[in-house]
Amino acid sequence: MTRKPLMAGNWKMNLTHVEATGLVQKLAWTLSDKRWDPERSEVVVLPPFTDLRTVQTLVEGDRLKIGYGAQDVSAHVKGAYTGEVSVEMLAKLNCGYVTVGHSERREYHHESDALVNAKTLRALSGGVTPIVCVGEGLDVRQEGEQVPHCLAQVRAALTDVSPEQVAGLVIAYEPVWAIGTGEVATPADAQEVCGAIRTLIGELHTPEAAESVRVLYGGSVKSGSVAAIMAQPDVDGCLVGGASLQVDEFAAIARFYDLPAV
Ligand SMILES: O=C(CO)COP(=O)(O)O
Repeated sequence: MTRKPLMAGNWKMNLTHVEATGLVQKLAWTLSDKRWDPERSEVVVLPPFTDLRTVQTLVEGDRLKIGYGAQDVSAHVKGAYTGEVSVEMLAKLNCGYVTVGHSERREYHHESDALVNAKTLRALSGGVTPIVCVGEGLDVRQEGEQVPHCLAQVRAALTDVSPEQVAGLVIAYEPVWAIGTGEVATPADAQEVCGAIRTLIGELHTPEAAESVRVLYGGSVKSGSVAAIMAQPDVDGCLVGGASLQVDEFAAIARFYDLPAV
């Protein structure tokens, strides 16, 4: 079974809906100018909630071959939860994906493993594919405990998720020390944890789920580092932060298959 590489751009809290229009139009133009092949990589943008309607209008109106999604979803269905956004609201905007458990949400909003699990289940129940984020901080890495740390996060996030659902979802390994620091993990670092995640899925769920689940790497990915990371057998794509706001960089990352793996 071949897993289609996924390049997802997490815009974080950047770009008004006016700026989003410019970026998406320029991205679409650049991808087509550079002859990006949508069969060889799936490209997704993850804008702030306030940009989603705008991005939907552009993607659907111009039949762009890129996908889009959100950066968070409520664990609740609907009702008196001020500031929250439900999976039904995302599904109505045709969002394909939503990140859950990003380290910035875990750190700044105190999201627990249990909440990440509840959000994962809620996203799945609403038909939006979760991109479940895990990753260790610098202290854990320095102790050499990154694999057990990340596997515990995966295990917790996927509690009560069926093997069929696991097969379709996306897990992103994002070491906290590599996010926004310019310090990208080595390809071997990325492979170590991404491979361990796939092995765990095989043990917890089914061999088919392990074969199908896509495992991404995230943390300071740039066009100069993406090809070597993508050459690793268990890395199926990248979750890109800062570089996804630079059209030429992100378009080059989308075309990682044409870049030298140095
Ligand atoms: O957190 C990230 C994507 O979700 C990674 O961000 P950077 O690519 O800016 O390091």
